Amino acid sequence: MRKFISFEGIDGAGKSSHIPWMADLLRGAGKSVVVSREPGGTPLGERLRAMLLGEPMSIDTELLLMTAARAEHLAQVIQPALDRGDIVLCDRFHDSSYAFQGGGRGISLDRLESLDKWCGGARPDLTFLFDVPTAEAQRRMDGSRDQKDRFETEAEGFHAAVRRVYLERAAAEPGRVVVIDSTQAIDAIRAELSGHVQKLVLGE
Ligand SMILES: Nc1ncnc2c1ncn2[C@@H]1O[C@H](COP(=O)(O)OP(=O)(O)O)[C@@H](O)[C@H]1O
Ligand SMILES: Cc1cn([C@H]2C[C@H](O)[C@@H](COP(=O)(O)OP(=O)(O)O)O2)c(=O)[nH]c1=O
Repeated sequence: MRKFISFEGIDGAGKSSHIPWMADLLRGAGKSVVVSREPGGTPLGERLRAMLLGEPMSIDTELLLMTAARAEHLAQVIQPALDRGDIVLCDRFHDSSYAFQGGGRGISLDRLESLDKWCGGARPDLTFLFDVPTAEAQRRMDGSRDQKDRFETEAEGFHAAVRRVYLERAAAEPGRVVVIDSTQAIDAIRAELSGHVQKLVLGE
């Protein structure tokens, strides 16, 4: 049974509303579920999140703070929850660093991998990648955000590079990453997610 599940995608892909929905689905099946997010998920991590989304900083500082928030999140929330036997639904995890700091910012794979190892190389058992073209994500953000953060205001080329890395990672790890066509209507996406949950989370 897959217990550590992450949700990924470019900004505006439409992943967020599916997370509380999936938590309800799993709780309805009698499971204990912890819902969390990155950057964030702990009091310190939420303070780091506010800095990361709001304050200008060098790209190395950005990666180091994302990693620091992840180390704290793993130690305080994710590992204890998995040790208790809970299911963890995490809004973004390590793939976000490869996609945003690697693809978007251009940080080398070597550097990303060494920091990843520093965090113990923790890996979700299952990742849902919500994929949409950047123009559609932009339209969705324009329609839903009063204020855009430091990542959401990046140029189209940044988001295109982030999307490219996500899709490369999904192609390299098909057993872990399930790509969801997020241009579909929300109900159709949920029907698809529900099938994956029955098979991969409740059925294994
Ligand atoms: N499948 C969909 N079709 C149309 N609009 C969607 C879809 N999924 C989400 N949206 C809308 O797009 C906007 C951004 O969605 P959100 O879940 O906040 O994206 P993300 O968390 O991936 O950045 C919201 O207004 C949301 O209602
Ligand atoms: C976890 C993580 C997030 N991010 C970025 C991606 C998002 O733009 C931002 C916050 O993610 P998110 O919670 O999806 O933003 P929102 O609530 O506005 O939908 O942090 C990274 O750049 N690297 C990372 O490792």
